[in-house]
Amino acid sequence: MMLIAGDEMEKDFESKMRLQNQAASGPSAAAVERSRSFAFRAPQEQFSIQDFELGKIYGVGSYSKVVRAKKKDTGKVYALKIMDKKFITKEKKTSYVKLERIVLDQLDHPGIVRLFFTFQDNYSLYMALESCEGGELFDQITRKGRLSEADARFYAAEVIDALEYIHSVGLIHRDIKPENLLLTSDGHMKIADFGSVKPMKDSQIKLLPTSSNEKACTFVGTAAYVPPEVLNSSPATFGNDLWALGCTIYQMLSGTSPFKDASEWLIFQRIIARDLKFPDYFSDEATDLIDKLLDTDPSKRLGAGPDGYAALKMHPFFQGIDWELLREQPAPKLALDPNATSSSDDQDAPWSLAHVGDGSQSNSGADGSSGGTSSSESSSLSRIASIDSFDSRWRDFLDPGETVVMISMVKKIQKLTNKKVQLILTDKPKLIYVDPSKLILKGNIIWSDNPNDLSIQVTTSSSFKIVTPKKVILFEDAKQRAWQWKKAIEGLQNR
Ligand SMILES: Nc1ncnc2c1ncn2[C@@H]1O[C@H](COP(=O)(O)OP(=O)(O)OP(=O)(O)O)[C@@H](O)[C@H]1O
Repeated sequence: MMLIAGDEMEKDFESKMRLQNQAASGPSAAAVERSRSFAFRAPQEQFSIQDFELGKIYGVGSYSKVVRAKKKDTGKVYALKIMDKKFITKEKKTSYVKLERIVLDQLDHPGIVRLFFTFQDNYSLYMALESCEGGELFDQITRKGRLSEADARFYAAEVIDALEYIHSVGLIHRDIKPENLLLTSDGHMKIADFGSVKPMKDSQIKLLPTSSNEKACTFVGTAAYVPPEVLNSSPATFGNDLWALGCTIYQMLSGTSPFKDASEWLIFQRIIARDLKFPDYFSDEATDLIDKLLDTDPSKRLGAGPDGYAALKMHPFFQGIDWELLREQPAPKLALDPNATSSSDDQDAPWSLAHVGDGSQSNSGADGSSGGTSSSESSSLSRIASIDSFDSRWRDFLDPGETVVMISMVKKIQKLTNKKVQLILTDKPKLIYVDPSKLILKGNIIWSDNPNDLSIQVTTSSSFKIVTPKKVILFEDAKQRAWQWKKAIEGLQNR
């Protein structure tokens, strides 16, 4: 049986958990509290990917894919976060994965995405998360252009309610932004993505011995939402999240982040200079709230002072909010994806599983090796990516057996007009873009493994150029995945 680094990672994880338990069994009250349990609330199950019917892709992160998955026996729907073990090890993301797993396991709040269980196979780690069918707040802002103050107030209140809890257990999230604020089908907010979380010294959250140190000096977060003190290498504080909250409220009300600019460097200059302008249509209350959250002194930000969250919740912008009954209130109406197919079967359509996980469906050998499929030979990149092929909208653009490595809705920037296109990279390799509403092929970028004939230049975290001898095409990925596109294309050129 092939033993890959990811298995070592999981074993290492388990042995450290045991170590932690033993170390925690001393006489002090805190130790007793720690030793009482280190059984995960979300258990490590013996499931396999074949136990699930996979549906649409919810999203792609820098080291994972999140897919809608219905457990066949119970009919329960999860958001299955699938991480390729080899990729995680190669990209040195193990500490992020471990931290997210252990932190999510212990968090218990209606405003935080719940982790139900985990499992693994030879190639992948799987986290079964609470499914947020309403998608990202980011998409709501994009679809609506900007949100009304009433809607922004409600979402901001739900984020504050969850942030108060996160801070009360001694954690700083460090990546609050509209892409990480997910909505349930009834429109309520859940904070997701705990891979960048920073536990404070007195955090109530139990950790692995190395988790916090490994990441102590790492720059995390997203350029547009980073507070000025982080750019000056000051230690992380709860104020980091309050700054990001201010940026997020600004973005909800205006449609763009407050320090948006053409490059990361320019964004950082604007943050440091606090170059902040409020649109005329912001109410005085909204302007005042954002102004107080975007204080350059982290300890003076509203919510960080001696009155803590009470001061934030009492701000006039939140007048009329019933903080106790937030989750019982009707949430803002969701704007639906105009490009989504209307039928609900698309969400539940069973996928072929030949290329997912260890691909062993019914013909796997006793040693766990797969028989009959190409998955045992295929690269880990295409294995995890293959799940995209079954998003039925794009199936017509693929040959049988061809799988998608990366896919994004991007803007193709042209002189006169910008066009929204679905950019698709497959394992063939093939690089095409498709008109998402008419579902017709708009372009095929001729593939070459030679970077002189095909290269990708990242200009900012959200824009990149695909350069061939014949033409240069400029794309904008609003979700800031320019570097991921570069990596994916170069990964296939060097396969
Ligand atoms: N529980 C969930 N329900 C529905 N969609 C989800 C869920 N969790 C994540 N997603 C979607 O999947 C995308 C990728 O999530 P993931 O947590 O892997 O990456 P990320 O943290 O957003 O990206 P990165 O790791 O690069 O910061 C998210 O942006 C979101 O759109």
